Amino acid sequence: MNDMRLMERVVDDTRIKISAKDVQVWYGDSHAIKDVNIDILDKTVTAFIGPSGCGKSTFLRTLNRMNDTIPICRVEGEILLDGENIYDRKVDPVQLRARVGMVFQKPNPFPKSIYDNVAYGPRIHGLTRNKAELDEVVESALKKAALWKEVKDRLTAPGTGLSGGQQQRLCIARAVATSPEVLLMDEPCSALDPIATAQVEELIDELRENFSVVIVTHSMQQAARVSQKTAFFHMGNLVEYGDTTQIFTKPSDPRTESYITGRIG
Ligand SMILES: Nc1ncnc2c1ncn2[C@@H]1O[C@H](COP(=O)(O)OP(=O)(O)OP(=O)(O)O)[C@@H](O)[C@H]1O
Repeated sequence: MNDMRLMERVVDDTRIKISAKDVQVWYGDSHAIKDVNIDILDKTVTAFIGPSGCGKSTFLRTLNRMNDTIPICRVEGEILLDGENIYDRKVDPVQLRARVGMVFQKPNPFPKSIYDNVAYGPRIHGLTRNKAELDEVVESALKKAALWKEVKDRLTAPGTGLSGGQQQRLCIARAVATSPEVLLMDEPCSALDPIATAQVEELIDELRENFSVVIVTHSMQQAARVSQKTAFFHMGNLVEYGDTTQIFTKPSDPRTESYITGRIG
């Protein structure tokens, strides 16, 4: 291994943002996630791939305690965010979700104006002191989500009146407005056409300058395009995790190979 590769690896090891330790998830008696251990890096896009029902979304939701909202769901193990267990009793899930934001499969803007959609998080978390500061946060979030130019003259129009791709970028703006450290994306492009998908993928690449991004995707091409790390799940197990190029060119587990070559899925 040359010096540069060695250096990258050392840097990587110091950039752990989330560390999952022995994570198990049950829905009632059904064991959906089995003993998952993974270190997710800061300022990196990590893709979760695997066949339908393997637990990608379930595991993603453990990372900001979104599973708390499902009564039959039980999570065991630890999820450390910068070393602190997010399942600790003293952690407020609402505050946590400002640090670990989420974008869903289907764009889900609130029935409010474009401005109010983005201002929602900063308002409920009291992140700004006055209207001028809030205006700045809204503008900056819309710029990060590559939507500012398209909406700057109609900030008071309803968010639901935008196109599907614009709505998804609005939801991304809403998520980044609280300056989260991690952004979770559950199949963010599945409801979008190819042009809007390309825009969101480009955006994901830009977001990793500031955030750790974790994306669940059914599209292996998308995982290969946007991520630097890939985790392959199968029947609730994390089968393989590594550099995206390695997972797609030299997987070490036969189940990963079967999936990426289209034999299972
Ligand atoms: N709310 C729920 N209640 C009960 N079981 C659930 C719930 N959500 C998911 N499951 C079950 O947990 C397992 C994992 O589902 P999950 O949605 O996490 O998989 P996935 O890999 O994201 O699937 P897909 O790619 O189809 O979205 C499946 O067996 C699913 O039926």
